[in-house]
Amino acid sequence: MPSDAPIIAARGVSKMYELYSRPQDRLRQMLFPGGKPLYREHWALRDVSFEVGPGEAFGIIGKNGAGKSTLLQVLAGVLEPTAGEVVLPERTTALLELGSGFKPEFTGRQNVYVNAAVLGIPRATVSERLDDIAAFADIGAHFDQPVKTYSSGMFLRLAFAVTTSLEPDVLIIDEALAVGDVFFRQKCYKRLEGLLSHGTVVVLVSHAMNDVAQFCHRGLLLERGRVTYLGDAAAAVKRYMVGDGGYAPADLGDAVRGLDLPPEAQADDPWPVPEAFLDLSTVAAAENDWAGCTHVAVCDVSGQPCRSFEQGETISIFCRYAVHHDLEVAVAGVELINDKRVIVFGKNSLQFDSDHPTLTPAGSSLRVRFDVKLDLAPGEYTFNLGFSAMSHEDFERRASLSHQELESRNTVISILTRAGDFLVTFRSRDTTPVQLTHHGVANLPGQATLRLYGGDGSGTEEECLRRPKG
Ligand SMILES: Nc1ncnc2c1ncn2[C@@H]1O[C@H](COP(=O)(O)OP(=O)(O)OP(=O)(O)O)[C@@H](O)[C@H]1O
Repeated sequence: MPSDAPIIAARGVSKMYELYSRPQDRLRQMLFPGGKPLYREHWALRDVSFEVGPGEAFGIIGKNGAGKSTLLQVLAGVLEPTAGEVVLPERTTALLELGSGFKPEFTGRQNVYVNAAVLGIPRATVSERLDDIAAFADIGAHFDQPVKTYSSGMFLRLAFAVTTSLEPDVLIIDEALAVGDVFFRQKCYKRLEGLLSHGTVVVLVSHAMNDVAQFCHRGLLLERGRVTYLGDAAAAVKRYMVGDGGYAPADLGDAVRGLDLPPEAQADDPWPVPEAFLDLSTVAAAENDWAGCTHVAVCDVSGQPCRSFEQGETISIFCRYAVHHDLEVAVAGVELINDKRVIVFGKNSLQFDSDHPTLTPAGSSLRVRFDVKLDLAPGEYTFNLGFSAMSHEDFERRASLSHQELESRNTVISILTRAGDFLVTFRSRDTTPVQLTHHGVANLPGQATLRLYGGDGSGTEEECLRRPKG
């Protein structure tokens, strides 16, 4: 099979549920199938098509009731679509309901063999991999106890270890990883990366948006059963967030009309030369109709176009938004992402404690400048830009609101995913105290204290106790 041939192909998949207002109507419909429909049609999926290639991590996201579980069940072969078809390889496994394939009376070890047999994996192959499975699950003596005694975390560990050790062609994961603790989740994602590199397709449904944006290559956004976005996973996540939030602009009437804003043509703040602005035509923008990003430029602190910075230098990102709707307080944010798709820094104008205009009328334009000291590991970075709005009242009491409250009162208006890129290089000019300022993704404030004492060098008794044994 050529490497770019799709492994999964969903073509025009639709799923209709028959909703009956009375249980007896369902029975009557079964008895007289040709009669007048006694049900209301409810389309959980409408004309969903996509393809996934080998080694691809594919995220499916959407709000509650969007159709994610229905789509996964169709992919896993548990549900028959009303229309359309799904083509999948035989060795497809699904972690839909954790450990649902497990026999409660059997031990973990016995269940490994049962699971493998269901997948058609020879007993000898399982025996070879048993140590690996037990080591990954890391549930100690519980491996030889009946699984009915397991906690949900142990179920997940064993189910994940079995499923991934058997190297399926397609692995479908539905929220399963949400159960695990952070160390186990890291371990799981590492193992999934390994499977991807061998060509396994991973389909992931999760409400953990950071996981989808970081782990998945592409994402599919479902809204009321229909595909509203199919493409870059981070862009799918951003699109999902737009329009979300509790801020609905009030009628600001005379308050905004009475504003006397200086014309943009007479702006006296530093603004880059026209050549500095990036081509945004290919940038994935998710925006509602309240405002739109029109300009983005990457510059050095003097406002000159620049894409390469030495570690520790400051980047200046300029952007401009055209406001189409009367808004109260506009909030702008930036995120820097490394080549591993990790957000290494993200901060909005509230967190920067910037001065915010209290009213943002339709027809105005908002210029934003972010200055960020690049205390980052050398490498390539991209950045996302976001714009949201909140009420003046919430803005005034922002310090007394919890992070969740603040987030839920802020409506996302515009997100540009990978709006631009830049490079962080090793320092060549100021190399004190040493050339590389730090290891790891970010430089954190801190200090190291070294003190030397006389003695035999064997350490105090207390220190010895703290040393790892063996
Ligand atoms: N067995 C069923 N009978 C009738 N309607 C159903 C059935 N299962 C799901 N639905 C409906 O189909 C739609 C899609 O449901 P689904 O569970 O696939 O959504 P979801 O995106 O997975 O939601 P969540 O994030 O809440 O799990 C919803 O409107 C739901 O009420």
